[in-house]
Amino acid sequence: MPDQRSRAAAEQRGGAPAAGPGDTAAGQHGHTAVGERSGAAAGQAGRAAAVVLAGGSGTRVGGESNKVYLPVAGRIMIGISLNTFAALPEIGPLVLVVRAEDRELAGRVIDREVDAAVEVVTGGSTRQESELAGLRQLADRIRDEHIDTVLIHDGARPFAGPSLVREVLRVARECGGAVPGLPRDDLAAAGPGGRGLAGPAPEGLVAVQTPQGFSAAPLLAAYEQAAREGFAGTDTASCMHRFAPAVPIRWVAGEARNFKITYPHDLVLAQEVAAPLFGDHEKV
Ligand SMILES: C[C@](O)(CO)[C@H](O)COP(=O)(O)O
Repeated sequence: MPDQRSRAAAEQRGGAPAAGPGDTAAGQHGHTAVGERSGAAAGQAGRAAAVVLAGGSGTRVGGESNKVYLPVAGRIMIGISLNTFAALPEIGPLVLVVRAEDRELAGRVIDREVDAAVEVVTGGSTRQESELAGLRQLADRIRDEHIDTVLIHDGARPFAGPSLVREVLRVARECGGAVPGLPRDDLAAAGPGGRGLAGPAPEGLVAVQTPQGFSAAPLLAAYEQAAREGFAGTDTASCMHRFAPAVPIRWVAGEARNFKITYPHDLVLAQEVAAPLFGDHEKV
């Protein structure tokens, strides 16, 4: 249940006040995060927003429910992802996009595990629609320029480091768009059953990651136009390429630990990465 603390935290973060009785558009959950926010650069504090996506079914990992609510070393995956942004004073509003049926569960996880106010909105049936829902939640604050940059992140990438997030934000502010990527130099194959072995991966092949960061106003405009034209991209950059080609996008060095948890073996690796970070397994 939203309380005065989460309302104050949202205002402090440059966000909408926490939903009170009768507020229905976006749920607000979470805690204050006062102590960690004093180091923000003057004039930039909280002017960036983060949208974390958890609107898919997330069942390829093998569970019955959405993978982002699975425990990872005693924490819940989506809680870890949200706390990455909650810990950074540069990030103001923090939006989580969920499926309608996950709203209650998401609220419980946030109340229990996330150190900041989170605005929870319901997504759509595609990544594109969920990104748009997150951006629309921020639209007023983008239009009045309280938010200058938005980072969009996969909820299933819980291990993005603070330096990566900061670098994406810095480059997005500098040139308009920033996308993390890791060069791939392992062998590549095409075709079912390993037929059509292609040998070394083509030069320049990059594994794309998130968070992807963009100038807020052109980003919102691109997503609104994409919605009018029925476009569905694979990531934020694909939509920007198509509908905001004048906005330059620069690569940022991705991180090996920032892998996406998609299949059962990713979950095993995630437990190994998270165990030393969170120590015991008491929380869940
Ligand atoms: C954007 C992305 O993380 C790039 O690797 C990836 O495509 C997201 O996939 P999802 O299936 O939309 O989560």
